[in-house]
Amino acid sequence: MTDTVEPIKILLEERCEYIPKGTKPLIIPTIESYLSQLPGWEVSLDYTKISKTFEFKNYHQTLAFINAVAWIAHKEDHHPDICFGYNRATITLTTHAAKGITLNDLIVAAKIDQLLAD
Ligand SMILES: C[C@H](O)[C@H](O)[C@H]1CNC2=NC(N)=NC(=O)C2=N1
Repeated sequence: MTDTVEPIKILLEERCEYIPKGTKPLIIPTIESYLSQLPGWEVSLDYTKISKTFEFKNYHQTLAFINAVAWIAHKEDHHPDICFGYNRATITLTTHAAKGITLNDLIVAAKIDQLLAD
């Protein structure tokens, strides 16, 4: 049996959904295809998480960004790991219940990128 190829969705139009334990993560070609919509996001070697580092002018701007990310996480009920310092923040996304990457990770990544869009 072959995996069904899902049509690629417009991430900013989607909302995160509850993922039951045991759900299959996205397959590699699907992840790669979505990542082409998400400049700067990198996938881990084992294809289980995506991450991106954002740079800022100072601590104040870094913290403002993190607070905005926290708001997206709250609204979507999907919560990235955030590692930050004075002028940078690294965001990492994975879906625990799927032990890999799901659409939820990509939706949150797209919404985070949108915070900094002109
Ligand atoms: C029930 C609730 O949706 C789940 O526990 C969510 C909460 N936030 C989450 N955040 C992330 N990054 N991965 C998850 O698998 C996850 N699960």
